[in-house]
Amino acid sequence: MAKRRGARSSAALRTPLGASSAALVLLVLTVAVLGPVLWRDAASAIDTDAIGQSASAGHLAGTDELGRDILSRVLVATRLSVLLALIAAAIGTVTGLVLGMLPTVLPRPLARAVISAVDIAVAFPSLLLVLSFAVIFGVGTSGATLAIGFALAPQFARLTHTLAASVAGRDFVLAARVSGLSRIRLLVRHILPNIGEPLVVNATIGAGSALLAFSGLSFLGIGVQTPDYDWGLLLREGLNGIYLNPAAALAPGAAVIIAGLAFTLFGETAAGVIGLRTRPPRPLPRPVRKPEAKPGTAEDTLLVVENLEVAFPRKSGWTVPVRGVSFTVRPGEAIGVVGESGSGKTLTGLAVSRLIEAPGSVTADRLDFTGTPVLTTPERELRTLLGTSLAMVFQDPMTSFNPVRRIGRQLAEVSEQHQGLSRGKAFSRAVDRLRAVRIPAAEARARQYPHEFSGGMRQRAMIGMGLMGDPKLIIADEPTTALDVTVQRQLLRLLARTRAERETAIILISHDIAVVSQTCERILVMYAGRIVEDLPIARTENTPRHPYTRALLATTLDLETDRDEPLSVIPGRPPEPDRMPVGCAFAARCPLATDRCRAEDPELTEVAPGHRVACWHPEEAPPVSAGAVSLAGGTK
Ligand SMILES: Nc1ncnc2c1ncn2[C@@H]1O[C@H](COP(=O)(O)OP(=O)(O)OP(=O)(O)O)[C@@H](O)[C@H]1O
Repeated sequence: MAKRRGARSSAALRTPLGASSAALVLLVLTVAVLGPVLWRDAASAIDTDAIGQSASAGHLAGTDELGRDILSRVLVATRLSVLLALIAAAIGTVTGLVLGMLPTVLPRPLARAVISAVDIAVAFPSLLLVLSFAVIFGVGTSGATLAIGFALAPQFARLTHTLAASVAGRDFVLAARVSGLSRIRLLVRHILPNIGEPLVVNATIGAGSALLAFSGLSFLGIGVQTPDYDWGLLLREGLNGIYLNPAAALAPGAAVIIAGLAFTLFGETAAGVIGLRTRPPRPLPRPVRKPEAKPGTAEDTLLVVENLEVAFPRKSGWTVPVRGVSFTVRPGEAIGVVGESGSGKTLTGLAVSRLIEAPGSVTADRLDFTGTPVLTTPERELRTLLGTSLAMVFQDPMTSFNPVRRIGRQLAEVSEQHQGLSRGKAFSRAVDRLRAVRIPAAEARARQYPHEFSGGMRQRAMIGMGLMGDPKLIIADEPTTALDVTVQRQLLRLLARTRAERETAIILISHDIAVVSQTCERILVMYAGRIVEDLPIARTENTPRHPYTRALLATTLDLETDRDEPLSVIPGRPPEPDRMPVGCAFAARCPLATDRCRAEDPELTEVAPGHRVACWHPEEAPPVSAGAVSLAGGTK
């Protein structure tokens, strides 16, 4: 990644824009450093014989009312002008960073207040903001520096918040949250390092704006005060005699433009290199509904989910992609959740781990994990429970780990946090767990970054991360989708072995019913946000009853499938969550649908011990077509 970025940087610097902005920044910084050393004497030498002269060979930009060389003064003023701009940009950056990060760590109402305040400040014209702050902080260099710094802060805060919010939803942050990391640690270890680059780029652009704003304030007489001088002050002095000597105003004016352009273009070039949009999108609206939950009691079940709903606000109301899902998981049980894309599988897994973020809303009559009500337990308490007892493995092995931290350290973090292990001991445990998930040369691998791992190894390392605690449940969301078939099998075997050795329950989410049937004892079939069939597959007498389950099976390819026959597909598409039909959601695609199906939604009812189906015609389901995989494990 570093190599690719290096190549992109050198390519960017070879473009006319990149080369000229880098050359300009270098020039401005060199003059800022050397200017006062080389030209201070000439800039301060009063010559009463040369008062108010226009440009000549001896004085290229003429002289001022004391006969001092204006060009020398412009060159000397570079240091103060650039320095003040950089200080103001630093104040703006730090203040903006703090304001932008606050919503990530504050409780929701306070976070909303901060976001609203930042939004209002961003909407306020920045020049007016500078002038208002200048009035508050007073005339002079320090007042102007603070004024410009604070006026820059809202833009920076907005960018920081937007970037942090975009990273906060990534898999590795979700995994770190499940592992129980506190919000502050999440911020410092996982979010900030991943948004650092765009922030630095924006700070560079901010320096250019600060320079222009400073010159403006000094020009108006509320910035730098004599005997000090910056470009703005020189511009103001030069403007007084512009008809006699235009160069006196042009020289500082040109300096402001060149330096302002230098910083802004350099920032834009850097933004191009890392692919940053300098105009951030507006942040998402905040949640509008609170979840309700009833407390549950500990039983011989590990997870109890009753009437789970996940909803998101839309302009026209709420859309409910998960509707009344109920199931239980016993200790050590392996459950598969299958269904077409958009059926609500992932949201169900995220809701169980309390990872649905605002504005999403999760409600349930009961959602208990190891007897603890997930929705009502305070976050701090739940964090420890989930951090040690629940592990998540996500679909995309590329995004499962923080790209800027070594694998071993990411694993070790869990034990440092929850088991109070020292850095060294936690790292040894991480190496041990990597070994347990069959990572070769685990010690050396633990010191590597995620991009140095193959996809399959990353997924195994993710399971290893889950094993740092004592997981009672692993939720694996499409863990094999991005892997080739051989690696897929290895991973499924690893999950099965982990389960056998540690009695860990597994929820395996997949769109592939064949994958699930190899690993699980029970399958939950989801359609349009509901469970339509809960099918124990360990017992061969239980054949699928719901037409949707049977249709899913009929679309599964295996070695025995006749390749000359057209591939079986389920006609039509599932309904959108916000356009749910009356009656059974599958009716429009179901060969058995009757008027009753189109009018009434069937309940999930038990048709055999442990076998539940939500269908009005469960007995009439047609036989599975040729080529399907039997749920007992083999091929038909
Ligand atoms: N943050 C969100 N806001 C609004 N709707 C959402 C949000 N997240 C998911 N959805 C919707 O909820 C539905 C279910 O999503 P979910 O990701 O659970 O499906 P899935 O069954 O896991 O699908 P896939 O196999 O494609 O991952 C989808 O229609 C999706 O568009």
